[in-house]
Amino acid sequence: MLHAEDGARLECSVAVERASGASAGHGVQRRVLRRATVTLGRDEFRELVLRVQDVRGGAHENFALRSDFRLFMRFVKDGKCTVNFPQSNAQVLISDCPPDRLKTFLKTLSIKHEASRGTNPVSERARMRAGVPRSFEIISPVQQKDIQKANELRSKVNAPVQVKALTERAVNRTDGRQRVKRPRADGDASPVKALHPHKKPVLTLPVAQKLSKEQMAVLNAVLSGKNVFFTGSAGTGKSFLLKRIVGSLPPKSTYATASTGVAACHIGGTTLHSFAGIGSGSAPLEQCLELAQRPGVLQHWTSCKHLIIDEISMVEAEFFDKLESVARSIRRSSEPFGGIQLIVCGDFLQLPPVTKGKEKPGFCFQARSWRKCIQVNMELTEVRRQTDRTFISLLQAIRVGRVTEEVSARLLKSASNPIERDGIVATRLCTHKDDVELTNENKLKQLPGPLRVFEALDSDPMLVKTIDAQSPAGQTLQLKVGAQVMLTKNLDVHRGLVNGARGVVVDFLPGNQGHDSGLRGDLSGPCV
Ligand SMILES: Nc1ncnc2c1ncn2[C@@H]1O[C@H](COP(=O)(O)OP(=O)(O)OP(=O)(O)O)[C@@H](O)[C@H]1O
Repeated sequence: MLHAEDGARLECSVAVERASGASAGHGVQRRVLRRATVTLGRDEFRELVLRVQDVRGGAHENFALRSDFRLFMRFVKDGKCTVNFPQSNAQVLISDCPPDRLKTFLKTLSIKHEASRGTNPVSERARMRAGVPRSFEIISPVQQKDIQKANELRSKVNAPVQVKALTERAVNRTDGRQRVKRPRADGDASPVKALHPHKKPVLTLPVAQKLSKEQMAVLNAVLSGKNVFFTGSAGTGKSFLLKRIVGSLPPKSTYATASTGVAACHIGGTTLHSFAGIGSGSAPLEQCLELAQRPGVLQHWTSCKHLIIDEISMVEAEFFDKLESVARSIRRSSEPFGGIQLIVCGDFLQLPPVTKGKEKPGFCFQARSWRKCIQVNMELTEVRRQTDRTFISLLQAIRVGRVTEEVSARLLKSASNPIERDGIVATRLCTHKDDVELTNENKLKQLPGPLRVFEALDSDPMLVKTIDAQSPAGQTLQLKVGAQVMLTKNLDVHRGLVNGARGVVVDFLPGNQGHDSGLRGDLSGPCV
């Protein structure tokens, strides 16, 4: 069972629009509430009502949720939705709402609305006659019986229409005209029906996968506004929890980032570098501030209230300190990180920061500003990825560098296990570039079919040497159908085309037809 608070109340931005004339064409009055509560409840006649009120109090507005209201839910994952009330020529536009809360709220609304269909609405006349004092009661939590009732009513709507019988009746008319009576398109109007005109899906209890106790403790610390760092070994659900955290915070002021493109892609965010816009951060502070004030970047810094950073172990200490200074300067605040709430996650026993040259990278927890920025440190201890206890303890031993002979023997035994998905084989990690090249050459030679060679076209011949030295991709690229490939650049994080994304060549197409079609990838669906 859900708690009423979970499904019946939202905190978000609201705009209430009313058509000022009898028809919608006569101009619109708009009232904007930057922080509002939207509550689902029942009035004195037990009818469903949506109540909108400024969080600071003041007058509220009630909207009756009768059968003609419409829900527009296309942008729910961005924390937005519109409820349209044709009878009163009004609509309530909800925005900047934590997406997970909005989903639960709308599910509660759908179930309660469906379950109360069939009860006749009380007319305005009857309301006035009754003389009952106005009241508003927050909706009770969704229960199994609500869902059952809603689904029973839905199954009636889903039942096939007896068109044949009607047709026969029409044919038997005495006037001989073939008029077939059709079921009325608006006969059983329902907002949910409008979204699914053919068949309504079965409603279920709005319960997402449950967080463990320790995951819940982290979420609560985040929701209380604290700057949190949480860690845990591989598979303890750090990214899973981060996604839940992203869904629980207001989208306009929340930025989900990670140190690498692949990690950013997992939580539906961007890289920390692209959020910050200060390049590698190695330039002097003045220069970084200039970079951070460019249009498009400045807005990140000024609108951000909650900054999420995944895979923090790969963020370098000096870069973190630079970000912290930039945040304070740009936001003109002396608070740590300019008052931005930090939600930081990662495992310092996994990958370290990448640095150029020979200097030893500093871990983020060694940054000068780390201690003043992070208020709470938490650890997830329960591994959720595997249930095989032996394998888990083996991984834990490697994590802390205790690789005994027994551990090595067990690992070597698994070396020949086949690992493949959609033709993409497991990535082999090497310690040196030469080994990488040798392995790739050998694998390519083993493949049948002709070899295709692609030469890079460099517009500035003077810079070719530098580009070749800096770029992870060489001047020539040799491929065959069946070759395993990996992207070495973040092309489009949202589509999964990130540094490290894997694929396999399935075909070569001539000219510009080749764009986006010749590779199969494992991160962005069947074709990239
Ligand atoms: N509360 C939960 N309920 C159900 N499944 C969960 C839960 N928490 C985590 N998982 C699952 O456990 C697996 C590992 O989670 P996740 O990838 O978030 O771990 P991680 O700590 O980020 O790992 P890594 O450090 O390797 O990136 C995933 O398949 C995830 O869906």
